[in-house]
Amino acid sequence: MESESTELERARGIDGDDGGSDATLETEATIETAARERNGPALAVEGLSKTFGSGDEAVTAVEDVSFTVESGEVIGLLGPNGAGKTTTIKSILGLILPDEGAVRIHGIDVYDHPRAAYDHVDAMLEGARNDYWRLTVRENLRYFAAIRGRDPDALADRHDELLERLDLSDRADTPVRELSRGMKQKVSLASVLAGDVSVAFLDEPTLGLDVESSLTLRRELVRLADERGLTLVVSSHDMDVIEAVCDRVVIMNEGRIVADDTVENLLAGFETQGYRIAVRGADEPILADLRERFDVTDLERLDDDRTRFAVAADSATFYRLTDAMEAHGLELEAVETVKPNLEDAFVELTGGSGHGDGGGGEHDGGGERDGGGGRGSEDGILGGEEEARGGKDETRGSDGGTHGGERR
Ligand SMILES: Nc1ncnc2c1ncn2[C@@H]1O[C@H](COP(=O)(O)OP(=O)(O)OP(=O)(O)O)[C@@H](O)[C@H]1O
Repeated sequence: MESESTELERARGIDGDDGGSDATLETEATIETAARERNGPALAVEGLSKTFGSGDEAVTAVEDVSFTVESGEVIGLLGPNGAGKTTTIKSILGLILPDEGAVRIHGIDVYDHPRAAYDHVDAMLEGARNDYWRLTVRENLRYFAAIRGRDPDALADRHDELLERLDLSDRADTPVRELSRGMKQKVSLASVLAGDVSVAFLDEPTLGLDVESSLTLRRELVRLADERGLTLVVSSHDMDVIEAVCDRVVIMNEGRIVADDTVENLLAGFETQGYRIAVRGADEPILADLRERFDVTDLERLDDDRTRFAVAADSATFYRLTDAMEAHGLELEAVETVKPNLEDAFVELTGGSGHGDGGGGEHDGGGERDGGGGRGSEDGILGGEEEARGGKDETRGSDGGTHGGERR
């Protein structure tokens, strides 16, 4: 089996084995210049479909998925487990060959011209090995710039700036293996951005970070997008991160896009909102009646007489609730409106099946990067040492169709 990272590097032409003759390079450069001049979106996905297996075993992972991302835009790609996010991202990155559809980066078809298309793209994928732990932080940045074909010396100032922004400057000369998990996560991000790419895919970028580091990273991602026109596709189970960082979210469910809108619009389109209510005089039978008739949660006895609860209700329902409370002789002590958040919108749009990338064990594994997982040792391109970039799931890598690599 060939590792996914090998495939990606090959798609990018990093191994120098994709026919990169001078003539080809010239053509690719021309393609890129022409495409950029057209000023199209940074990323365009059109009609992407992928079914794994066949017959009774067939699983349609992605069905007719289309979306675009403009330069400098930050979008969140969300969905419950199995929604098709990974398949979509891997198809965009050339790690999976879709059955149908087209992907263009800065107007360049990724399957027709992988070298030119992927020249300015990088990814921090879940569970992937993004850093060499034996190298220092700065050496990692230089290394990843070099394997993208950039001159690390020419990018030295840029690297300094990245380290500064991510609060890593004082660790620049520390081997990555000596850093905390949160810092390693920041180094991974810095490494992805070290080659001065214009489009980056970030899976759980704040995973393992303490609150302060997470806030720094959110702020810097937004700044990088604003100031440098960096285009980001972010996947995270943490809706606060998505809300803080993303201009827009694309929500997938069962292989299809169920929402593609700004966070603001998604929340505005939400009819149901919530209230937090405190009342006096509610006994158990009254509370049972309210619970039966309304969507009451978080019920809490404050003392013998006072009760607080939350209720999901649009305004009409809220008035019915107040009528019911009055009929029960309850005294309304306090009412507070609870605004719907992205989490609420997500649950409603995806049928409440819980969000994807669900943190937990799967991701914890991603933190144990040193010590050579399967992919790194197979890879070879990155020195066969301890880490290599790649996709998240070796088992999927064995899928014949996925890695056929028969790109045109
Ligand atoms: N190589 C494969 N072979 C068979 N089925 C697959 C393969 N890869 C993905 N699938 C299936 O395709 C569907 C979409 O999976 P995908 O990993 O893209 O979803 P996801 O949204 O990334 O989920 P998660 O959040 O769990 O990673 C799932 O039903 C999954 O089991």
